[in-house]
Amino acid sequence: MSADALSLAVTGAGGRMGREVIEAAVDREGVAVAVAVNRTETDPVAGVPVADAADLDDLLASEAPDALIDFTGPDSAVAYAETCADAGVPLVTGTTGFADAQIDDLRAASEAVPVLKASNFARGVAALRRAVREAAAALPGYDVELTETHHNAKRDAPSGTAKSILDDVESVREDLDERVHGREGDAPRGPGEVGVHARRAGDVTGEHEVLLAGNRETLELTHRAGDRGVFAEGALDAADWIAGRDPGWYGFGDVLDAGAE
Ligand SMILES: NC(=O)C1=CN([C@@H]2O[C@H](COP(=O)(O)OP(=O)(O)OC[C@H]3O[C@@H](n4cnc5c(N)ncnc54)[C@H](OP(=O)(O)O)[C@@H]3O)[C@@H](O)[C@H]2O)C=CC1
Ligand SMILES: O=C(O)C1=N[C@H](C(=O)O)C[C@H](O)C1
Repeated sequence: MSADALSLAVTGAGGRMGREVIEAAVDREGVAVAVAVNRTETDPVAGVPVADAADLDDLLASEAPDALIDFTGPDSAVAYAETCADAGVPLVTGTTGFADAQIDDLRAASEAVPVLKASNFARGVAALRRAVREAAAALPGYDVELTETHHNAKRDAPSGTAKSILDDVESVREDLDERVHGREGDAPRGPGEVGVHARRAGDVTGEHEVLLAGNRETLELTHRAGDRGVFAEGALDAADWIAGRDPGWYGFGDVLDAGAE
């Protein structure tokens, strides 16, 4: 590994995404995982030893990685953001399910270090979101419903990606201002509704479908993630992009825009 390799810290190293990120980093030329931590004791991942998350502050001080990648839970992500801010380490977080006050905490950390938060690191989802904005704006008055499907161990619902897509729809369709989570009983559709449906089943990696319907026609826009490697690769691209940046609040779109220049 060369002296100017991208040096990473990874939290949640024992989780589904933490493992995926470490495996992708080990496979990628010019990237080294200097720090990997998990809350509970964890065997090495892809040959990378996993330390106790309680030691993260000491490890960031001694290893000074270029960026930390976090896929954990909202409480830990906020705590790790504060640790990054204290240590001067840029943060990339893909964690979802934050409360508004926790987003404020992440934004506070971004005053000290660069923080990049993305609900989905798949490039196809970035394209889906652009397509949804365009379609929703081009089809005024059409009904919009969103369905997301994930594995049976996912905690937050609806998914972070679903919420981002709903923000996108509402940004171009001011008439749609009521998110209705499932329907039951006597529940006719109101004019301002966007129906939101969260399915949890088996080992589905992640699917998002937006249905637009009106004027005797329907349009369906769907993204399906084939495996978690697609998210891990995007997170590594984000870490590469954020290293050495000024403090601030960034999104995955900034990474993709830079690639398009
Ligand atoms: N932005 C994106 O592209 C993607 C985002 N995600 C998001 O990433 C997050 C993690 O997903 P996934 O890897 O599937 O989840 P897992 O449950 O497989 O892993 C979660 C990891 O976070 C750790 N963790 C959870 N809570 C805490 C806590 N309070 N303190 C310290 N560590 C904690 C767990 O540690 P322990 O092992 O000790 O429990 C575990 O290592 C979710 O929010 C998910 O929605 C997922 C995929 C893609
Ligand atoms: O928990 C997951 O698995 C995923 N979470 C993200 C989300 O909540 O949108 C992204 C992806 O869909 C997988």
